[in-house]
Amino acid sequence: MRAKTVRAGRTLVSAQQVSVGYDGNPVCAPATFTLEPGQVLAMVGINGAGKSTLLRTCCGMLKPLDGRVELLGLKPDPRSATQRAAVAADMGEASFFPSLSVAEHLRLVCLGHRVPQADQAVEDILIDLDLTRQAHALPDALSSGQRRRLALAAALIRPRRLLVLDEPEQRLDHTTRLLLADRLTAERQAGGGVLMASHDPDLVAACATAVLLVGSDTRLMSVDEGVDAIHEGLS
Ligand SMILES: Nc1ncnc2c1ncn2[C@@H]1O[C@H](COP(=O)(O)OP(=O)(O)OP(=O)(O)O)[C@@H](O)[C@H]1O
Repeated sequence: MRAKTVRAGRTLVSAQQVSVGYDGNPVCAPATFTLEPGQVLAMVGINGAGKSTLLRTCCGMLKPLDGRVELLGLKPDPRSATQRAAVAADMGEASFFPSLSVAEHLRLVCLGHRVPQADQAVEDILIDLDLTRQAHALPDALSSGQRRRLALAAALIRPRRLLVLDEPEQRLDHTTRLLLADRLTAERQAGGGVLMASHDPDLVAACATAVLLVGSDTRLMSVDEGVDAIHEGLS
């Protein structure tokens, strides 16, 4: 699979002592990290550790309780045109138009993000994510794994500098997980950045460049340490 063109440049995400949570109550210890172009940062941690909350805060869907977070050098704001053009996010809760087919959803994304040669791009991503046979299917005729693949396809078909993925491995079969690992590796090799939460040690080992263990002692670690943390049940 081919990665979309991404411009080299400034820090994609910068978090300094960022505390995240709800109603003023932090859900984990503060996080400090940066994500540069060409890097894949995997957030790992047990259920309820705060990974999704941290991802949402990095995207501006939640305000930090304390500390500072910047996305592309700016305060995160999911409504900003700059952020929407640069950040492709799949937070695992995609919803679909009930009367648009798989291919029509992807064409709509291409239209919204001015993807050139959209028909070819749709054909390519359908092949990449093994959705060709479902191209004309409506969302309610898809399996849960096929819906996940459509959500991933919608993120991968559009131009971007940063991919934000919340447990992208969920509901994917083994072959598609391997393909996802290849795709994320290609993303960083092409100069893109990936910020993701994951429970999958194989995915983290295959494509991450660093790991953030999220929890009562949120801290950066190497990929090997992160994979061990998952196996040891810290994640
Ligand atoms: N909208 C919300 N309002 C209040 N508390 C919330 C909300 N969403 C999540 N939480 C709580 O915040 C904590 C962290 O949840 P979060 O979804 O960030 O964890 P996670 O690390 O992504 O977990 P998992 O691995 O299970 O997906 C949990 O205790 C959860 O119950």
